[in-house]
Amino acid sequence: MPVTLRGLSHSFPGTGVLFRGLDLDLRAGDLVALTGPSGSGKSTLLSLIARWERPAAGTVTWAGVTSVGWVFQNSHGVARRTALDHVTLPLLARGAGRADADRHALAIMERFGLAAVASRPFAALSGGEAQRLMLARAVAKAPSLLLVDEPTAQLGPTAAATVNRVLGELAMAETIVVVATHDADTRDACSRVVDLRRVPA
Ligand SMILES: Nc1ncnc2c1ncn2[C@@H]1O[C@H](COP(=O)(O)OP(=O)(O)OP(=O)(O)O)[C@@H](O)[C@H]1O
Repeated sequence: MPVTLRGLSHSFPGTGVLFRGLDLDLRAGDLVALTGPSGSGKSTLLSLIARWERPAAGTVTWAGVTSVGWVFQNSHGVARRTALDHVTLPLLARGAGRADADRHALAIMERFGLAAVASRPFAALSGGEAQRLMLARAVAKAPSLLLVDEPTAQLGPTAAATVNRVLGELAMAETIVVVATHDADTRDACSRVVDLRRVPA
């Protein structure tokens, strides 16, 4: 299930060219970091890959992509629902029975170091726990394409370290994962790096 970018260029009024002639091949199983200075176009490139935004020039082609997931900088959850509910819900939506969904959700949460907080309400989670829960929920959704925007930007160093520790776990056989980041540790958790400062502008 590849995503293919060819000759991609983009600008907004007032930004000048953010990137020009970008070619990129993304395959299922990839865990790709997008790096570059603030304003270099990392979030914009995520939107282009998601086909939310149309490129000024070039093409974004999807082959077999059926679902797209996003994890944003800010964690959004339902305050009174348990952490476990947040991961179980997408499994129920995909057709699992309640017991299977809970079991599978707990297994995912264990991978993300969240088993101990599974029964805690979302509102009682720390920033790092909530951000890891968003990643665990995204894994439960098993999208074809998962876009993650600055997962450690709002976190202190300890919480960021725990998020970076589990980011490598995001690589999934059936999913392309693209992570926009400033954080060198997040970059190092990914298996490929696309540095927008090196794309000729
Ligand atoms: N919808 C828009 N209209 C006009 N300008 C925009 C729009 N979206 C982004 N920009 C501008 O495009 C440039 C790239 O923004 P983008 O958010 O993609 O950069 P980034 O590399 O993700 O930055 P940061 O690391 O600070 O999040 C910025 O100058 C931004 O102000």
